[in-house]
Amino acid sequence: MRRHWNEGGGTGNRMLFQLSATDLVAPSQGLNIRVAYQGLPGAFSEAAALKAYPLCETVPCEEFDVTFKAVEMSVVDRAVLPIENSSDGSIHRNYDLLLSHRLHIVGEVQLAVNHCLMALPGVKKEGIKRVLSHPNALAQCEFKLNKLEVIQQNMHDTAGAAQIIASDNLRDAGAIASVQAAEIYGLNILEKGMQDLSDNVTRFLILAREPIIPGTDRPFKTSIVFTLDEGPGVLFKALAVFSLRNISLTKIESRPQRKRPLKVVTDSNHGTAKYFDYLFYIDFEASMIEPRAQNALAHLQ
Ligand SMILES: O=C(O)C(=O)C[C@]1(C(=O)O)C=C[C@@H](O)C=C1
Repeated sequence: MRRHWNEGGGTGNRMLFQLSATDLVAPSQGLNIRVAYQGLPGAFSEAAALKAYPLCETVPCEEFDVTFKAVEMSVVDRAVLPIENSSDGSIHRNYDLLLSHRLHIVGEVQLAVNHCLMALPGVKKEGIKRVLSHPNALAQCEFKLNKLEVIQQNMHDTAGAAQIIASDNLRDAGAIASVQAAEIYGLNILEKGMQDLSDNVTRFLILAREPIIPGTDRPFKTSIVFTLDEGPGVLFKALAVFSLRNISLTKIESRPQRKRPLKVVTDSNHGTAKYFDYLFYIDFEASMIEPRAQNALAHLQ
C-alpha cells in the first residue's frame, strides 16, 4: 500500500510514505500474467521474472522507467526490477523511480547471479580486447576483468551485450551475461563464475498497480520512505521506534532529496551551514495489519 502518511506540518518538512507491503512467499505460477523487465531475452531480470512467475509471459523493456510505465499503462500486469546486489549494493536508479511512479511493491525475488564470459565461436580469451555488459554486472566481476586487462564497455543489459556481439560480428569483444544469453545469441562460453564472490545474489522487487492486502498468515515486509529534520540523533530516534517493538529492519538506504537536495540551517554558535537533505528508505519485517507495525509508524510520525 502506498499511503500518503504525513506531509509538512510541525517543525519541518517531514513526510512518511508507506511504499509497500511485500509478500515474501513466492507469488503464483503466473499463468496469463504479463511481466515486464529491463533488458533483452536472456537478461538476469527475465530469469528473476520467471522465478517469481514460472508460467508468465515476459516482456522486455529498454529502460528501467519504461518498465515502470508498462505497468502504469496496463501494457503488462507486473514489473520485476533489480534493487540490490549482495556484492555491489543498491541499484539507486530504481529507488528514485519508486518515488516518481505510483506503483506498489507486492513481492520480492532473490536470484543467484552466475556471470559467464562469452564470445563468438572460435574467439579465444586472449583475442578479447573489450568486454561489454551492464555496469552492475561489470562491477560484480571487477577482479577477474582487471586481471584480463580488457577495456570495459557499459551496455543497457547483459543480454544486450551478448546480442550486439552476435549481430555486429564483434570478434574482438566478449560479453558478461547468463548461460541463457549465450544460448539465445549463439555465443561460446569461455568461463563461468566470473563474479568476484561466488555467492552473488540480486534482490528484485515485484511491482503492480494495485497493492496487496497485508495479512499475518505468512511473512510480510513493509517498505517506507521518510525525511527527517536536522539535529543530533534524529535518525537514531527514528529507528528506535522499530527496535522498541522488536521489529527487525532488513534494509536502510538514503538518497538525496532531489527537489530539495540542500538545507540551509542557521545557528547562533556556528553561523549558516548547508546540509544535504535525505530521503530514508527502510524495509522492516512486519505486516501493517500487526498493531506493533501500526504503532511504530504512528510513533515515527
Ligand atoms: O543486465 C541484466 O541482465 C540485468 O538483469 C540487470 C542486472 C542489474 O541491474 O543489476 C541484474 C542482475 C545482475 O545483478 C546484473 C545486472
